[in-house]
Amino acid sequence: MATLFKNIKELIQVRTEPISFVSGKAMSELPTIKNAFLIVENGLISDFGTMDTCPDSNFSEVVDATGRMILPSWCDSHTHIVYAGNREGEFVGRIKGLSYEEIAANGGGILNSAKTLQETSEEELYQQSKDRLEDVIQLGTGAVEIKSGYGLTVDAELKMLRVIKRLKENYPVAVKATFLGAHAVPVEYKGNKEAYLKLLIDEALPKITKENLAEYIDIFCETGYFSVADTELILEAGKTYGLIPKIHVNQFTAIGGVQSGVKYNALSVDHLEAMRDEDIEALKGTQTMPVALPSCSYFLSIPYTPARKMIDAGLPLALATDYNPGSTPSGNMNFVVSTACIKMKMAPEEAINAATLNGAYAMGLEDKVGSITKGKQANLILTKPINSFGFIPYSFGMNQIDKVYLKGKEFFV
Ligand SMILES: N=CN[C@@H](CCC(=O)O)C(=O)O
Ligand SMILES: [Zn+2]
Repeated sequence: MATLFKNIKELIQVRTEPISFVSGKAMSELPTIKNAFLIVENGLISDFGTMDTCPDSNFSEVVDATGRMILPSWCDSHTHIVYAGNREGEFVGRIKGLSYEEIAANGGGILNSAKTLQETSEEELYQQSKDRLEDVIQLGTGAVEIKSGYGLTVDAELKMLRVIKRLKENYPVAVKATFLGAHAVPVEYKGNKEAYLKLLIDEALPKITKENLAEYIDIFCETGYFSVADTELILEAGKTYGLIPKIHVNQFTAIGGVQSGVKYNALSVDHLEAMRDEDIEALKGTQTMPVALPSCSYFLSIPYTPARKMIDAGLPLALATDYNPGSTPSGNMNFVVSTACIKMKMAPEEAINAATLNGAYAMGLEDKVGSITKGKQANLILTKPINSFGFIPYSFGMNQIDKVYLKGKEFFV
């Protein structure tokens, strides 16, 4: 049961030796093989090389990729794909002059999505979420992290996490689940944030771990949401249940959450639109992956994560969508890669590394996906005929994907 992809114009992100992530100058190196072949066996990459060394065996399927390129599927390490309804009304409100913060302060924002989700059945939530997952797979995503955080009650948070589990069971895409109960303080706990945090720690966490519903724990560390002390309380509690931290931090203000992430050995710190020099310093030499979410900056018209400054300081960087109903109603990693190049001045090589290898690391999947490496899952993007990989970000808003493969099989809806 082997599939041969032959005559590949360029095989992109080839890592013969396994590598966890790339940082600093190494982010601008994107190893490729021109005029290549790739063999997939039992859903895994088993061999690759130049066409003159292509084995002459019997293959169950042969795909002729003449003129087209193959790269590993996008690794989207930060999403909120499981949500109910939409917030189109708030979008129009912002067009007419309201700010994201003003909308949230008036009961909109995360609380608006939480109300809708609480009133939506688990089955209906699954149906809405699976459509989004299918959409993003067709846009080239082959691994995705999904957060809870629009439930804001123990039952509704569990409902979200069960939907994530069901998606993971029903789709060949790699899925990681994150508990983000501390996304906002629910209306019923207004002025009593401590009691809500206690509910998450004493009631939600034991249930989540008993049902094995999450691997990561997250919190929105931000002025007006949760403080650095709240963050450390939640991360500490998560740690006792074996949950690894991934934090929403420095989206609007820098209040020291990056340092807490480093202190608690967070796998990633995400958003980082407001970065001080000391935040960049804190991340140097750590195992914590900074994650930028350029579609969020685009949609909210807020600053972009200072990628150039961070990479030039030697840091790694991952790129993700942040797909959610409020700040980023889009799960298109192709747009993310383009926007990173256009607005954050990342070179195509850097953006592709950030959206594949480094994204895989940011969800603990670096030994399974994110590069063309023997033994990794054959989650692949086969492009349309293009002349160079830089054409993918260059042709922003367009779709250069011909087919997507998950575990070596073409994905159809
Ligand atoms: N910033 C916090 N949470 C989400 C957006 C939440 C919302 O507006 O629904 C984010 O990552 O952008
Ligand atoms: Zn987010």
